Amino acid sequence: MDKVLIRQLAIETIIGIYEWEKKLHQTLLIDLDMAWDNRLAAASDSYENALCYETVSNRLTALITENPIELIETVAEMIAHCLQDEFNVPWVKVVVMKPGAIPHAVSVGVEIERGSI
Ligand SMILES: Nc1nc2c(c(=O)[nH]1)N=C([C@H](O)[C@@H](O)CO)CN2
Repeated sequence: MDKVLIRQLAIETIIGIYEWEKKLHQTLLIDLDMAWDNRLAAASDSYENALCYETVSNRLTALITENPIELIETVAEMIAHCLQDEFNVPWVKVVVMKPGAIPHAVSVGVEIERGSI
């Protein structure tokens, strides 16, 4: 399966369940595996046929910073819906990590897969 990948996309936003978390920005790190047939883009060497990782990154950053969110699960679902609905990605794996969220762990996170090939 061909994929387009994004690793460690950093999004600073208001995220968390506690009152103190609603008053500051925290960084989320996003990894994306997006199923995409890359053969057409390669054969034509045409951007038109590519899934643009820059456009995707910009859109997801805008989406996730629009409103405060409590759970990283919600972030993952929002991202999966957006990629399927707006970018026609047939299958996606989304990993959302929240570094420094708890003491004694470097990071915590969730992973979801949505769609089918
Ligand atoms: N499964 C989850 N557990 C927790 C979340 C979350 O988003 N998903 N969030 C918190 C707090 O916001 C935490 O990050 C603050 O340290 C706790 N558990």
